[in-house]
Amino acid sequence: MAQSKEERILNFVLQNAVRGDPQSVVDTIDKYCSQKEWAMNVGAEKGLILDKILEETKPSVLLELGTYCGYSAVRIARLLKPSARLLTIEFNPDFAAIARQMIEFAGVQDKVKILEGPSQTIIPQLKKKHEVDTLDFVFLDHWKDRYLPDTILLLEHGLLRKGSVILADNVIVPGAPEFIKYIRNNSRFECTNYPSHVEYMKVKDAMEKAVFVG
Ligand SMILES: Nc1ncc2ncn(CCCCCNC(=O)c3cc(-c4ccc(F)cc4)cc(O)c3O)c2n1
Ligand SMILES: [Mg+2]
Repeated sequence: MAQSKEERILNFVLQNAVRGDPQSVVDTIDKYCSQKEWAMNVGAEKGLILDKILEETKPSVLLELGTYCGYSAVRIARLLKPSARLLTIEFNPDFAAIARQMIEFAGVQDKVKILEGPSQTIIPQLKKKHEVDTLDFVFLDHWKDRYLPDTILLLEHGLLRKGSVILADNVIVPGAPEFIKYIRNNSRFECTNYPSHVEYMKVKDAMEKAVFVG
């Protein structure tokens, strides 16, 4: 069976990165995807914005929507304190399998749990099935037209608390206009825009941070 792009990315990491070293996994994926095959990882430029916001927030309970190959899960987990936990939702079982191997190779499997399924099904289960009280940090990187409905789901299920941080990738390309319109006009959120570029390209993109004020 012909290999998928995601399998080629994983194999390049297994052959070129250092097992147990999350930074080398992140750098190796960026090397492959900038030189050989583009892929929708958050990348190094937007990754530095993500890093800085994580270091400011120091979150203990995190949720990521859209795991893909696990690049941002590894990038996030490498900065978390030992007791912190990242739940990451991926609906594509092939991507979830790639991400699981990526996360284990990086050695961050104790901090990361992949939840397979669509976000709209899993978010309502977080409190009872996954023992979440509230979320300190949410990274939106899945279907762009799910950013708004899933943010509303998080609110409806009492998963945000005063100070919870939502960080959204791709608010310019591919774009999430309904999410941006809603979140910037909702007085319960304080928003900050972080201009950047689409991963591995010169095309302008941005991330948006929205802090829930309660
Ligand atoms: N509901 C639910 N629940 C759970 C889920 N798990 C996965 N999904 C579906 C996720 C589908 C992929 C989402 N990501 C992107 O589409 C994306 C695209 C670009 C991009 C593309 C072409 C260009 F020319 C330029 C930029 C760049 C990015 O950084 C992106 O993140 C789920 N959905
Ligand atoms: Mg993205």
